[in-house]
Amino acid sequence: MSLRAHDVRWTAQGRPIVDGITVAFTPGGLTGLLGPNGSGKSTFLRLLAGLLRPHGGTVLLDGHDLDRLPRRDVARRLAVVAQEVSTDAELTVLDVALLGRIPHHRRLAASTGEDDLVRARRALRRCGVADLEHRRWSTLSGGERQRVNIARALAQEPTELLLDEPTNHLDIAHQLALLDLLAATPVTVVTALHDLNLAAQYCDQLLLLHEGRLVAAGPPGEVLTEETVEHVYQVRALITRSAAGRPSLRFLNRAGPSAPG
Ligand SMILES: Nc1ncnc2c1ncn2[C@@H]1O[C@H](COP(=O)(O)OP(=O)(O)OP(=O)(O)O)[C@@H](O)[C@H]1O
Repeated sequence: MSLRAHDVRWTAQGRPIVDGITVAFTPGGLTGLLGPNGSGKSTFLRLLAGLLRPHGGTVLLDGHDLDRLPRRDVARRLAVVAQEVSTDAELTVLDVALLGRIPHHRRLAASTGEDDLVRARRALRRCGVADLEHRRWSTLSGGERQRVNIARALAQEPTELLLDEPTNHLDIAHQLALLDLLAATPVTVVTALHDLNLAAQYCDQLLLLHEGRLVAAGPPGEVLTEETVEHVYQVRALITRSAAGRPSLRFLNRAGPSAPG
């Protein structure tokens, strides 16, 4: 059953930011959350994570209203990789990965055990940053920070993993490595992405948002059509399909009245 949203709404200053989204996430699947800047992706992720409370509708985790579940249970189940993470600059990379283990401690102040170290180091290895474990956070590059944040979320060993544009700052090789990892993990993953081709190549399911509404949902071949891309992004695209039916997009030019002749 995993994670579901039922008619979820969130409003700011009278403006609907997330406007009645209903969706069920495939357990163990990789769902890409697409849409132009300001379409509501981050807000929807924050609602799914329980970081924002819906103004209408419900987020359900195994059929239970997320709002009514104990925070600690939610913290064990859901891991979040936000766009901007403020982390104490003096922490080492290993310290940051160990933060992911806190929800599993019996007492909040409990000290780190050998088992936590093993799990945190395994997560760092999976993200290709094991050799940085003694480095201070303040000395890392943007891409290294991003991978350490993802390692922190994996060290949490969640059942659902929510990520907001995790490929930001990553070079193409690291983008592919990350998406390989997200596609292979048995965790239910929901990730906001801007690269439509990478989303089409890797995701099992895509959700396309436009002005807070879900305008298309389903396998990449159904969601990414020349019509939906032009409607939502005002960009013309030529779409070809692989033998497996996965779309590949080549962008032509901006559509609409301001497009050059
Ligand atoms: N607390 C708030 N108060 C007012 N407006 C808000 C608030 N939070 C979000 N918004 C607005 O809601 C809209 C959706 O924002 P959100 O960050 O969810 O979009 P996004 O799809 O993640 O965008 P991007 O691709 O640029 O990251 C934006 O217009 C944003 O300015």
